[in-house]
Amino acid sequence: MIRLGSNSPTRALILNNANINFIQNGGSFDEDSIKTTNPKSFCYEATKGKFNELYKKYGIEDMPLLVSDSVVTSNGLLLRKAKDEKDARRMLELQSGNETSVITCMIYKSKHKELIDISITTYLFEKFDEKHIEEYIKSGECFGKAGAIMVEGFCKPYIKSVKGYESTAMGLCVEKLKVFMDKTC
Ligand SMILES: Nc1nc2c(ncn2[C@H]2C[C@H](O)[C@@H](COP(=O)(O)OP(=O)(O)OP(=O)(O)O)O2)c(=O)[nH]1
Repeated sequence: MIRLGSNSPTRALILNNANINFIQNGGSFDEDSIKTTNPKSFCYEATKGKFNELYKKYGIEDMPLLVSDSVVTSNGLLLRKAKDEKDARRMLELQSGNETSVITCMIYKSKHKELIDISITTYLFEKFDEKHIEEYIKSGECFGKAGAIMVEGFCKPYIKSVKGYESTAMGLCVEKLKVFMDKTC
């Protein structure tokens, strides 16, 4: 059993689909406190901030702690979660017909071992259909997701090429997590 230190329904879904037993306790780390706009550094600092908050609160005596953060970068810009419809539209239009990378950092710490991993999945998207963008925004599914994208949903029909795990793009590189958790040492 592990503690998923996250409010994310997607991260819970990823662990459930991987048959990893967990309880979920989200934190309230303020990502706006992070100064850097470098996507990888931001992602690492956000993960570290979430970890420190929840490690202080729960420790790892009774079970390992797992936290994670994901950001998107396209054209060198840092894309976090869309603030409103206008922001979501801006992010989606930037990524339409473009290359975009999802960066996911995770920290897993038990009494015996610790994993700090930064994984990246890069997509080349076809141009998004304008009408589909509006429907997607109206559905509200674009909110609460880094870069306002949903690789297993809205983006799926537009994927021209992909490099990396889909789980990384959804918010938790479960393939690497499982390999690490299965290691005894
Ligand atoms: N379903 C889905 N969710 C995605 C996708 N890409 C990113 N996400 C979600 C995973 C995370 O919940 C969210 C990224 O935001 P954060 O890393 O700040 O996590 P969040 O604030 O949701 O939860 P947490 O900080 O872990 O409590 O976006 C995707 O392609 N599909």
